Amino acid sequence: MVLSGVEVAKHDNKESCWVVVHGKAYDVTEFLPEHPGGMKIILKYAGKDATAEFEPIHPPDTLDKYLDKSKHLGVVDMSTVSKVEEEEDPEEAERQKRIANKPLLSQCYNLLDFEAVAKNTMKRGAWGYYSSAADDEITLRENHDAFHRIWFRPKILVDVKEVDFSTTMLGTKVDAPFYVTATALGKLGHPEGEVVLTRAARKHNVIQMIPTLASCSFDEIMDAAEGDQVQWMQLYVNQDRAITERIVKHAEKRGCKGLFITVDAPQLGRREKDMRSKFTDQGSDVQSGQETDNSQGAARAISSFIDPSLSWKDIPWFQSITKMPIILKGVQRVEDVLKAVDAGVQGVVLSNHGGRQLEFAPSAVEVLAETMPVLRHLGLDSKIEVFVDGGVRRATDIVKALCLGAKGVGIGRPFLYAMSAYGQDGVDRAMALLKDEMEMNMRLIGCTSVDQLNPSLVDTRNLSAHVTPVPADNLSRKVYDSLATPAWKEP
Ligand SMILES: Cc1cc2c(cc1C)[n+](S(=O)(=O)[O-])c1c(=O)[nH]c(=O)nc-1n2C[C@H](O)[C@H](O)[C@H](O)COP(=O)(O)O
Repeated sequence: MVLSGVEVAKHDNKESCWVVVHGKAYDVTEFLPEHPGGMKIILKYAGKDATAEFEPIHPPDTLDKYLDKSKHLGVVDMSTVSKVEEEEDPEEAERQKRIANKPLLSQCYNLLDFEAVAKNTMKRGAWGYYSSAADDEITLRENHDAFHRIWFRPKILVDVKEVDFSTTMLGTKVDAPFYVTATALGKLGHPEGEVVLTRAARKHNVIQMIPTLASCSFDEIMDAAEGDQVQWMQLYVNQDRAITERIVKHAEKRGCKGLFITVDAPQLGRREKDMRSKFTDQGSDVQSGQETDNSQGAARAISSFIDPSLSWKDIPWFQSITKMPIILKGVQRVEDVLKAVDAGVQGVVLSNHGGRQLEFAPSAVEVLAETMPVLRHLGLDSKIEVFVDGGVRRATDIVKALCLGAKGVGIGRPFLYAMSAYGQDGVDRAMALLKDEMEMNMRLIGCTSVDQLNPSLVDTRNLSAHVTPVPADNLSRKVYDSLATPAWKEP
């Protein structure tokens, strides 16, 4: 029996709340107080078609996975369903003009070009979510700036005719020492979402890390891989460990070759650009029925399941439920790298989550420079693979990280921006540009393979000098007379 929109429209309140998603009706009345994004955002679509709002934030199998079958009401005659009248976005017409006039893809010459185009063409909420970082975004900027405090010490007169920058990561041979790191909500940037990154990763034979909070379902992303394409799984640990166990075992069964447990987000950071967006124009908080702070944005809407009690004592449990290599993503000090070695995990990602978590967390490359000499001194550098991510925008950043001992480098926003601005072709070009830069930089530093990259090729003396310019001496500058009167008088 096909439901009519008139019938659905009668259930438009807290007492009886039905929504339509992908042409089917669902009774979400009992779910309302549990929705991570609060009640109000669902009530806005009560009795109506919620697909457009639902799609970018939730994997397609969300309702099948998390809503009891008894609440699945069946197919709806969509011709009779009322649409939510979205308020006219005054700047949408301007945005469409900017999209129509955006630069040709061939005019993008580096990763930051994609950022510039994405900033001009993405919807405000999507740009806000991707570009956002914590508090004043100082760590976000430090991630990129830190690389600029490292200088090369290149070798000359080396035969660099043949350069090969391929490498292995967790035993997988890859064509370049970078991977697509986990970034949530791919459909905010592109209607196809994370599978766009999957296809580009396959074309360039680099690894994709699948985010827990992807817009696409996990299986969609795995299914988009081809042949022996390798993918890793990024895990936010759920307070309900049974859900986590199910996700981990399924990932292993599907062939994931690495479990990256995110350890720097017991609570998601305060990302103010995201908070200003109107993703979750929401009502009461799912936990207590209180008014959720409206300024929580998408991050809050999707992350209340994350377990803040996660600790070192959980590592043996993970080792008991999977044979996948376990890597801790978001390690930020050498003492924890040593603990990770003791815990018997196979790797760490030195990372501050792209500056989206703790403000004034150090850049990954600075922690790397501190960590590797300690591991080498203790003879532990072959015991664990050390990756870094955050602020990587040039191949010189990648080469510096590898000189300091990183096994590989994760890249987040640049590939999101390339996807958002130019789709699959954008990500493809971004990866190709990085590979071109890699080849050139390897040649110019005097190396023909990544195993030749070593600390003697970089000068890090200034890396830990977080110099803040002395405040300008404004007053004396004002009165300073640069045309000094000569001591003697002209004859
Ligand atoms: C840009 C971005 C990063 C996210 C990200 C979403 C976006 C839009 N999300 S988040 O919503 O929860 O913060 C994740 C995530 O799902 N899980 C995770 O481990 N890291 C997440 N990260 C961090 C990411 O994995 C890298 O650490 C970070 O992107 C590296 O910095 P760059 O963006 O400068 O390359």
